[in-house]
Amino acid sequence: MEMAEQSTGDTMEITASPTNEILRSDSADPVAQARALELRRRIQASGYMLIFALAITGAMGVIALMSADVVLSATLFAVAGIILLSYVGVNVAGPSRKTPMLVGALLLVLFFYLLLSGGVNNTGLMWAVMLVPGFINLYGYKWGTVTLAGVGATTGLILFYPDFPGLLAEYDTAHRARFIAVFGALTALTAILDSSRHQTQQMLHKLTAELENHASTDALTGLANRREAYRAIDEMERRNRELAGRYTVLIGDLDSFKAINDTYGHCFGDRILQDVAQTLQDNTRADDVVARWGGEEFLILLPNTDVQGGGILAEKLRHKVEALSAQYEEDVKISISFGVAEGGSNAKQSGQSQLLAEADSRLYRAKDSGRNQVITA
Ligand SMILES: Nc1nc2c(ncn2[C@@H]2O[C@H](COP(=O)(O)OP(=O)(O)OP(=O)(O)O)[C@@H](O)[C@H]2O)c(=O)[nH]1
Repeated sequence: MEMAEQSTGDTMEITASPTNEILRSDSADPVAQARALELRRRIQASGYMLIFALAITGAMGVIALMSADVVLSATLFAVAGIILLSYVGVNVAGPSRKTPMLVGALLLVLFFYLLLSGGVNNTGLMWAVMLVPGFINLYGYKWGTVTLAGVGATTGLILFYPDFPGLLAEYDTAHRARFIAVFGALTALTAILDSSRHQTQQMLHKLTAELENHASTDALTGLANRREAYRAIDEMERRNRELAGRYTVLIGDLDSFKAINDTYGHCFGDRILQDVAQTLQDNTRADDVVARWGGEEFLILLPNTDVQGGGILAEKLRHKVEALSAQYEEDVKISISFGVAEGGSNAKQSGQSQLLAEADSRLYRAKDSGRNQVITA
């Protein structure tokens, strides 16, 4: 297990997760996908910044060489070499959550060197403006602003402390004061822009999660809907193909529900559907998927279960649903019929539609044989 940083846009939350899990966007959860995308964006930004820093340092090295400033040119080429090695290292090792940290540290070292030495033609201070979009991009607006405030304060100290040790460059007072003002304003503006981008992104995450929830949930019962049930069966089929496992599907249909609706009204029918849904949910395991398959039909997907196990559960559920009748003032008789079929490597049929057709035909045999029963073969 590796400590993973879950990017939330402005902070990096540290949680335990398998290596690079957060970087994968093949998760079905759209919010996880968006987070993985955000982290990938930051890692990508780190790569661009390394290329940019390499180009600037190399170009300054060449200019220093042409001006016969051998020490400055050698230092800049050495820094360019380190940046190049980091870039190659990052690409060879693959994307890592530590990349933004490494790039940030390199940029800081480069900047403070340029600030103190003056760089080429005393332009060292100017490069600080590049740190602003860079750090906000790398660390998000909160930690980016905190880091930039630290950089600004340290730079201010170096510039205004009388005879700061190591400061070889000479910047006039107006230049220093303008720098502090521009750096502060640029940091504030970039942070505000990134914070509104972050808020929009958070809103999109929330809306996406809500939409995903609406698209996969049945409004009346709160169970998974038919679309979600299909997705769950597909997923189960895929997993069982890999693991050569087995699973079972129950299709349950309330008996003579039309008569209940006709006698007691649609609202009462809805209440029964909700209570049956709750009963099915309460009497199955957390791994099982209980879905509303259609009007008064339910589908239950049981992982790692054979048809005998599925039959036993269906019997238990049938009893529980029957027992619901006693809880209403109305003299109503509720019952459910089940068709049970096994999928996976041992199954006779192959494919989702055949499995469902088998469960369905058994359900209809249960109906034809008098209802309120379970058929498994
Ligand atoms: N109250 C309510 N009724 C629904 C809902 N969805 C489907 N129904 C009703 O469920 C009834 C199903 O009737 P049928 O398909 O004839 O089946 P049945 O009366 O249960 O008879 P068997 O299945 O043969 O036992 C219909 O009257 C539908 O209107 C719903 O969301 N709420």
